[in-house]
Amino acid sequence: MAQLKSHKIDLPQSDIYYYANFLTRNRADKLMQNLRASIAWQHDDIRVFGKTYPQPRLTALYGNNGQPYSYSNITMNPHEFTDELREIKGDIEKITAPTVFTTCLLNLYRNGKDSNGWHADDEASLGINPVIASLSLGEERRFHFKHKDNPEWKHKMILEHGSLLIMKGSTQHHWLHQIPKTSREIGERINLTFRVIK
Ligand SMILES: O=C(O)CCC(=O)C(=O)O
Ligand SMILES: [Fe+2]
Repeated sequence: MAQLKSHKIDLPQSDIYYYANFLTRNRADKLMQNLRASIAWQHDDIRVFGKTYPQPRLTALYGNNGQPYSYSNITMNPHEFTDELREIKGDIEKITAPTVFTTCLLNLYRNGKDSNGWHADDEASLGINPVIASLSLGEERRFHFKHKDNPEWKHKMILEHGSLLIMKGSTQHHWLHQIPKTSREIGERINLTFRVIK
């Protein structure tokens, strides 16, 4: 593999790293195509303040220990990892060692109207100080951080095709993140977040 450059995102009470060129262009293109066609994408409803809405993106859960994942009133049951997901997981674990992931939550943003609202990945099933590795494919999208207590602390970045973002340490304890909607005419983006679910 080519020499991997990482960039530490300089925010207090966090531990976040960005690898712009984690995948070669060619591999990222192929992975985008394959995952678009082969993943069992589902469209769930979410409940917000007692009302039901279609989630503003498609999702899928894959894993190797049968553990379901629950968030925002949704419980997802995992499909067994595909060979392709197992391979990419192995490549990410070369960076995150000794962390070995059990589960991958995939998101498909169909266009600029699809989004992922402010949240922290702080479910009890992820344990304290979870390591979350987030791979981006396809259309670039903006990614925002805001601190839970200090409204002056925020950060905006762009998640590029083939990039990897790693959030670990106390990041989920202190920070929220989102993928905002955009009015730009854009195509699809696939995001994979590898997690450890006990
Ligand atoms: O699409 C992204 O880059 C973020 C996804 C995310 O935050 C999540 O699935 O928890
Ligand atoms: Fe998240």
